[in-house]
Amino acid sequence: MTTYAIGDLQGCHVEFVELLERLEFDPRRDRLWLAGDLVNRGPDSLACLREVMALGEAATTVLGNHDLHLLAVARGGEREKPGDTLAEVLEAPDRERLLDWLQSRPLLLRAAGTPGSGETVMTHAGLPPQWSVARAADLAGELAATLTGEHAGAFLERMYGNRPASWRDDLEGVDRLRVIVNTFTRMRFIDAEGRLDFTAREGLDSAPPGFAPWFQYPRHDDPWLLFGHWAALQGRVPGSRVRAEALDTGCVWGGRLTALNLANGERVSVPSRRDRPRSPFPTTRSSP
Ligand SMILES: Nc1ncnc2c1ncn2[C@@H]1O[C@H](COP(=O)(O)OP(=O)(O)OP(=O)(O)OP(=O)(O)OC[C@H]2O[C@@H](n3cnc4c(N)ncnc43)[C@H](O)[C@@H]2O)[C@@H](O)[C@H]1O
Repeated sequence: MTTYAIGDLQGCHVEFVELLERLEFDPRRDRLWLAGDLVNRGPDSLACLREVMALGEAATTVLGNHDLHLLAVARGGEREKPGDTLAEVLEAPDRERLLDWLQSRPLLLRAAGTPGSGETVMTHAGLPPQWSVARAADLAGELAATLTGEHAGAFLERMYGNRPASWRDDLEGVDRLRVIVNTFTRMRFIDAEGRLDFTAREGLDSAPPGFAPWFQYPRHDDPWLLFGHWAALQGRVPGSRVRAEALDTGCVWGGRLTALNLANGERVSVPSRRDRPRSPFPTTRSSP
């Protein structure tokens, strides 16, 4: 059995199928960990959802900010935004089944490491240094319980927002859940106190003064951290002080879709198959 971690699909279904073929992925034998953001901005969100769901136990995904955006639009009264490509999901005959499935996905995946190495942990955006893996798993569980509980709709209506910008143990209610959501699904740059920045979304040189990528802060433990979300990193983690793997190589932006073999650390990627005139970015990372 081989387990592969794959970055943000964002509706890139053709590339997803091509990548699985390149991997010779066999759902009877192999496993997939997906970094979330299965949907939006790309052309085939509906096909991506159906494909991953159909893989059953062979595939598991964490929730990303675009997945939560879909849920907020469908079930939280949020409006679609310019550039969203969620309509085909929202109008699909099997929409409720797909949304129920998506809403019950976790925020964090973890697996025991090999002897002598730490755990493997996946979240959509990363893991901040102030949260141990155990703490993060508890907080992810709180959010998952809310999303699958009777107050899920009320939470989705109030999920959006950038405040509070940092975690405190005594946060309660929607403030607490919002920091958990924003940390697991939107984090990029943080400051030394763990405050989240929501203004910068491009490369490392877009860091606001006093902020650095979350992976440039040291941790007390040593998990192998798998994350997506940050396409401008192009699969790299410059200056990282933790063991981290950036998996979003910007397929939806005209880059590539990448899989990481968790047994040997090898990456395989396929190029984006669409012309995306909106994408002004170089795609420097090549397939091994
Ligand atoms: N509690 C909550 N509060 C508020 N919102 C919530 C929420 N929960 C969920 N949401 C949702 O999350 C969104 C806000 O999250 P953000 O994380 O602030 O939004 P984003 O930048 O649009 O994220 P995205 O996931 O698209 O990032 P990507 O790297 O692909 O793309 C980012 C940028 O990278 C650039 N880029 C891509 N490839 C690049 C490259 N190779 N080089 C340089 N830049 C590149 C692109 O131009 C793009 O602008 C909201 O719009 C909402 O939908």
